[in-house]
Amino acid sequence: MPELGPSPLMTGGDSLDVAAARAAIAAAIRPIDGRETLPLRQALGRVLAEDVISPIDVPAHDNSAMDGYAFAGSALVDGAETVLRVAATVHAGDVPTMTTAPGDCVRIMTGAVMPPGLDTVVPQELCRLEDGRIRIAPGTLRAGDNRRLRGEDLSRGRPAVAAGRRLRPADLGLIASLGIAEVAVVRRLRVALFSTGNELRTLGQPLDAGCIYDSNRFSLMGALERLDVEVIDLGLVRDDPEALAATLDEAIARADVVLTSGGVSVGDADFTKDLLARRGEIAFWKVAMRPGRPFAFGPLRRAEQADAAWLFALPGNPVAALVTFYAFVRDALLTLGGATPQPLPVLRARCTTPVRKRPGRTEFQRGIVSPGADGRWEVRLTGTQGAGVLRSMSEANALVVLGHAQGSVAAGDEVEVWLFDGLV
Ligand SMILES: Nc1nc2c(c(=O)[nH]1)N[C@H]1C(S)=C(S)[C@@H](COP(=O)(O)OP(=O)(O)OC[C@H]3O[C@@H](n4cnc5c(N)ncnc54)[C@H](O)[C@@H]3O)O[C@H]1N2
Ligand code: MOO
Ligand SMILES: [Mg+2]
Repeated sequence: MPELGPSPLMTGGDSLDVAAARAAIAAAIRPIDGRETLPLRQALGRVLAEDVISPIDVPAHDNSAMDGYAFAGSALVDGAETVLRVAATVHAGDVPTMTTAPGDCVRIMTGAVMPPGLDTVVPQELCRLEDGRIRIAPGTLRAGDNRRLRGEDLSRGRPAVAAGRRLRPADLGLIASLGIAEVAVVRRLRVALFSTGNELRTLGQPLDAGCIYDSNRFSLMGALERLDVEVIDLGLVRDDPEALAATLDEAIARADVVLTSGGVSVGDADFTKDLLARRGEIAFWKVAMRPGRPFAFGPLRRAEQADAAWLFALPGNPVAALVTFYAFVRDALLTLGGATPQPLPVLRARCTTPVRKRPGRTEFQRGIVSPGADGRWEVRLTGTQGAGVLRSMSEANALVVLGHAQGSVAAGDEVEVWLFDGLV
């Protein structure tokens, strides 16, 4: 069973700050074991389990970057026109073996291998062709121009893509350029997800009086799918200890991570935490943040297994659930899944909306970042910022993060912004 280290368990009125909560999670978790080999075509978004080492030089030959004429750069004369006779032609895919006499050049296409002894290419639009000769005006180019060198992209034996990389389109292309058809990736992290609450109804059900539709499962499922994890959707669970216990036990048995929303606060029907406490060393935190104050994290014992499933229990309020996901869960899932940490990009922007805030907690407001009239980043808040106002999150392209010690923000003040990237 993994140790949580010095217990961040909060029992009294104390709150943990956001940085301490993130640090406690990071200190507790380790990447999962297990890998699989996949055809390159199926590896987009997956985490590379070992470095890809280049078995070849890329490109394999010096070659032309332009359609034009190849020649020896030593033929260029300072301050004078260079005149060369076109002696042969090389297409991409040819293997030129010809030797070229001084004063000769070779018609060459982009990507064609440079003929022996030639190191410079003049693009056809920078010279004049007359009677089988080209004329290059003085000062047009220098020796070595428009030639791509063997191994300039990657040399043999060099790491091309490092383990821990979530493979992006350019990575797939780079690996393909090495002739590698399969890659070893970390197996997908399995995340079990359920929502709790008697008031919740699922899509397709009538909305009974006093009820709301379960939105958290959809936003969280989307957030999980962006991280390329395997989602085990355990649906809706009523605030009933037996139903919760059964779902929790199924989640623990099947998943590496259990992600819940609702029932972690202090209401009479907030049972989840007692059940959790009996199954692991769960820390119930009051995090000094808004939204997202109640949050639970820790290892859940698995019957007859040495390892544990990690629990992340998010608050029920829909914005709080997503904000705590991005503040704590996202980076943790990437780490558990073997990926090199990839926090949301942070930038500073001028806030055009005044914000009232008291020091002593971190606030995650939702905003829209865009370039201002002077070209510098600006951010404006997306209207009402209540923890249940999901529209504020849906319209946003960033979180405005007002730090623990920060007070109110006046219009025009600079603030920290976490930009939503392709994984949000
Ligand atoms: N006396 C106190 N009351 C509350 C505190 C507190 O510290 N003292 N904290 C408040 C904060 S902050 C939050 S956030 C909520 C968190 O409560 P729970 O995690 O126990 O969640 P619930 O009580 O089950 O639900 C809260 C709220 O969110 C709605 N909800 C829940 N699940 C979903 C879902 N899947 N889809 C859409 N909406 C959902 C639920 O109906 C409630 O309105 O506690 C505060 N109270
Ligand atoms: O987490 Mo609660 O949503 O701060 O209101
Ligand atoms: Mg509650």
